[in-house]
Amino acid sequence: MQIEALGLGRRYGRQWIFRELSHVFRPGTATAVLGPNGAGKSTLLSILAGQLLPTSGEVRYTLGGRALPVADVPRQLAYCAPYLELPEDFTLLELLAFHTRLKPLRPGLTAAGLVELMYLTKARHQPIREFSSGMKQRLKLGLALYAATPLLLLDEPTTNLDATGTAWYLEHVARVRTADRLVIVSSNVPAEYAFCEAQVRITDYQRGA
Ligand SMILES: Nc1ncnc2c1ncn2[C@@H]1O[C@H](COP(=O)(O)OP(=O)(O)OP(=O)(O)O)[C@@H](O)[C@H]1O
Repeated sequence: MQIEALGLGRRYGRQWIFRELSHVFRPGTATAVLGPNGAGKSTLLSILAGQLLPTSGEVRYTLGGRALPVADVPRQLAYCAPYLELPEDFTLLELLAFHTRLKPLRPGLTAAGLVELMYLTKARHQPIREFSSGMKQRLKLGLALYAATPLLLLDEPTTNLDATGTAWYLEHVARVRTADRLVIVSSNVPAEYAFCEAQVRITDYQRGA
């Protein structure tokens, strides 16, 4: 998947969050979207995900050499973000059965295999509401990382993770990269985006905004 951002701007009321943001997110690369709290990282990710309209500019998607309409982006997307909720009444295995019908896992990986990769085997019959915040984050990450999608968006991926959890994230984000999968990480924590080859600094698009 390739995404071209062309002169993107987003305004809330009279306030421009960023303006004239242009960048080509190339297939196979990992790009860090950087900026302090409130800079507009999540806003940019929502626009790239096709979930929020820009106030100005446009986003073009290409998959397998063909233009992809924005309406088809959700199917190609795995998204992990602090504001995306998990269905708390499901047990882990129920959630996986439901989720993987919509977002199949990478070929060869079963739900039971993913549970093991996430170190959540003991919790497989437990409702999600009983999970700790770190367990929930590992689950959200596991679902996104191991979905068979050419676009992976990770908003502040180490939220609620301890040092072991962060090491787990770094190991697995490296494992799931492929030649055409596009990875975009929004962050202001160097440890979670050090592997990214490219960077977009939102503050570069705020002068005069
Ligand atoms: N629905 C909304 N209505 C009005 N303002 C909004 C809305 N969503 C976001 N904003 C504002 O847009 C700005 C950017 O928010 P955003 O969440 O994109 O920043 P961020 O860089 O992801 O922040 P953080 O690092 O704190 O998560 C903030 O000033 C926020 O208050």
